[in-house]
Amino acid sequence: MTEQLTRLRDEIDAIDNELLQLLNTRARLAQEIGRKKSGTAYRPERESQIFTRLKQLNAGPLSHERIIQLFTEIISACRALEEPFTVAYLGPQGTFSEEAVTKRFGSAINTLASSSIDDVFRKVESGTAHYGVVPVENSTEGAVGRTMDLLLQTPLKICGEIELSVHQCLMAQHSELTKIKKIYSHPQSFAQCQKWLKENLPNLHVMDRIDAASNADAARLAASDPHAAAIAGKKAAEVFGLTLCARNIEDNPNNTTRFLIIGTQHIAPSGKDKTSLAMATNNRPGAVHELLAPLAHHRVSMTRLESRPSRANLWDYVFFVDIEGHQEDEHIAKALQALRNNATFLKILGSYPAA
Ligand SMILES: C=C(O[C@@H]1C=C(C(=O)O)C=C[C@H]1O)C(=O)O
Repeated sequence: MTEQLTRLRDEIDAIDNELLQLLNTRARLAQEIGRKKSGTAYRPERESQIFTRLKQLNAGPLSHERIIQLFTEIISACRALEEPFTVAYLGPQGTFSEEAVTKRFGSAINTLASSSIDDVFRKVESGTAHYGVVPVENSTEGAVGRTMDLLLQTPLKICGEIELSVHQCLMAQHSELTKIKKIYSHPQSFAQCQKWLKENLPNLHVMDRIDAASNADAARLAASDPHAAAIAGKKAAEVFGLTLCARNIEDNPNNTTRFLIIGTQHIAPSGKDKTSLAMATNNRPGAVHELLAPLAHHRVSMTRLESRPSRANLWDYVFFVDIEGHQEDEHIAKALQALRNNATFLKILGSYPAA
């Protein structure tokens, strides 16, 4: 080893020693905060402010994304010293929902794979889990109806949102594509990877594509068959010990799924928040326009508007509206009061830091 290399490695060792001390000092401070504050350890508004500040300060060469990933793990470890908690998600293990959980909470938490979206809500409502993570919309597939219906009924609040780029990978026991005779995946994932399959595995017939209940299930099936591969997220390859044969094989690289964090906690303003509402009005001409007019009047930006059948009466609709701002912000509070006067029904689903 050259002298120069040794010197550089000595420098890294010295920095690691400093980092080690600083990390433990940070952890002790988090423990002290944990003893002094009342209520739960997890404060998404504070974590969001930390990330915003770090992104402003970061001069590279590490990307903003890497910095956020590293600090998510640091915060996760500090938080766990204050109070360990459990997050339920739409399972099985290895799904994109699990990837979303790790992206936001880091790995120092307990996770609980649940069999359905209903089951995630039930686990949080009964106190079996402190928070739940459920998909709410996908940039190509649209809204997840079951999540929206359950938001109407539940006493739980939306505590946060997570945006996840959905990257599909081809995985198998080995990386020899010529040995692959069949592919397992969820129908939606097959649909998202048509072009890649045609170009890279032209000899595989449509009949060799076998639908699975979830991507994670597809990976589980491929793990027991050397002639099979699966299309799933990279987390599934980790869970089932598979080799990644190809990454990012989706036709649309911007495919994103938005997840919601649900819980019992009221989230304080972070300075960059969203508020989600569900509303209904009379079924007459101009009613929706009138209903939403206070938002324009109070200069509130709407980031999402979605309608769902109300299930109570035929052709009655519930409108799901996301707005920029927190319900405690003055102009939002005024707009909400005006909306309440116009609507036949209004439920504030939660205010939380914008992703
Ligand atoms: C330390 C705190 O508790 C948790 C841990 C945080 C951290 O490690 O920085 C930030 C917010 C909380 O989720 C706090 O509330 O400040």
